[in-house]
Amino acid sequence: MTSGSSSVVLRRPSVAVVGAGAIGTVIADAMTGVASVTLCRRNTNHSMLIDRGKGGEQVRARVASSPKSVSEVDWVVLATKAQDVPGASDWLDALVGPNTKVAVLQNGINHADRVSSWVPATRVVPAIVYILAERTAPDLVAVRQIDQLVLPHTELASEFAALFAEDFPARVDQDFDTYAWRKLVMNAALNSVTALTGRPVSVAREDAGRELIATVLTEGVNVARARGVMFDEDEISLMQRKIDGLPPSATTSMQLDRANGRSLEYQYLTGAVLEEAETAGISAPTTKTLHDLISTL
Ligand SMILES: NC(=O)C1=CN([C@@H]2O[C@H](COP(=O)(O)OP(=O)(O)OC[C@H]3O[C@@H](n4cnc5c(N)ncnc54)[C@H](OP(=O)(O)O)[C@@H]3O)[C@@H](O)[C@H]2O)C=CC1
Ligand SMILES: CC(C)(CO)C(=O)C(=O)O
Repeated sequence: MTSGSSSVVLRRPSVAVVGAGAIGTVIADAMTGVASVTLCRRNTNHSMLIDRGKGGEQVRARVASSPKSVSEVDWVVLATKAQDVPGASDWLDALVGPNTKVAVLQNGINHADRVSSWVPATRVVPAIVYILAERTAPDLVAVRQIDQLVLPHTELASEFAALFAEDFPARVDQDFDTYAWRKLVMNAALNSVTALTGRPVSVAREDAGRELIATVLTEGVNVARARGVMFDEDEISLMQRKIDGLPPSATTSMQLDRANGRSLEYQYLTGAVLEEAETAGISAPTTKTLHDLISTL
């Protein structure tokens, strides 16, 4: 910011979104009204399209395809899959300076641990993403539902939320940990079953799929409670209603990764539940079976 005697010029915050996939593309586009946004992708094509139901439109952010072409920014938004963070280290090395803050938009819990080589936890904002989006072609992302981006109730998270246009549903919540665990348990169940069966969300509407998912949800909720998460008594019904609210044709991110031969995020979903179960000294046998099966894919 520079100030003169009669005018104040505000610099737009600089934001680099690392990972030009489904979530990264939606988020980069949603921040361009307020911030100066660069979408960082490893693919060298500079055209990235977003389809909000009316056909592909060019994403409004600048697109960069080499870490050599970027420098330190105010905010990094990390939107790769969790297991791809080490692979994105050249981007993070180039973008993170002594004052850079990092928002981690990924499924799972313990987001700050994933970027601890670059920033202390005090400069990290974890985000729980309730957005349904899908990369339908290498340069095209289709947006199906933008529900909300839930952030912890901190000053830094409020600063991050302010980078979005007013009508974008990014909000802080006192119960962030409950939201994070709810999404973790749902993803551990739904992403695993869709990835293993190769079926979209409709698999959760059928008796066998529904029962399997209910078992994994129950195990996950037990683990969460054993770890001190304050779920309400009817938490499992709430999770089931949320899954029922997804369009039957919707895919999950892990199902798409399996279909496209990419690495799977399972260590951060079923793996995270199992790690927490071990710490709590309880078992989650069906979660373990799904986890072991996925590890063989
Ligand atoms: N999709 C969804 O509806 C939802 C996803 N999530 C979560 O959001 C996170 C992001 O998922 P999603 O957007 O679906 O994933 P995508 O696979 O669509 O996007 C991830 C992007 O990261 C890029 N990437 C991977 N490694 C690197 C690297 N080394 N350098 C640069 N870019 C890299 C990939 O590049 P490339 O294109 O070259 O492969 C890809 O574009 C995950 O944690 C997921 O679980 C949460 C809620 C909903
Ligand atoms: C909620 C769901 C299942 C779809 O957005 C998701 O988080 C994912 O695909 O990873």
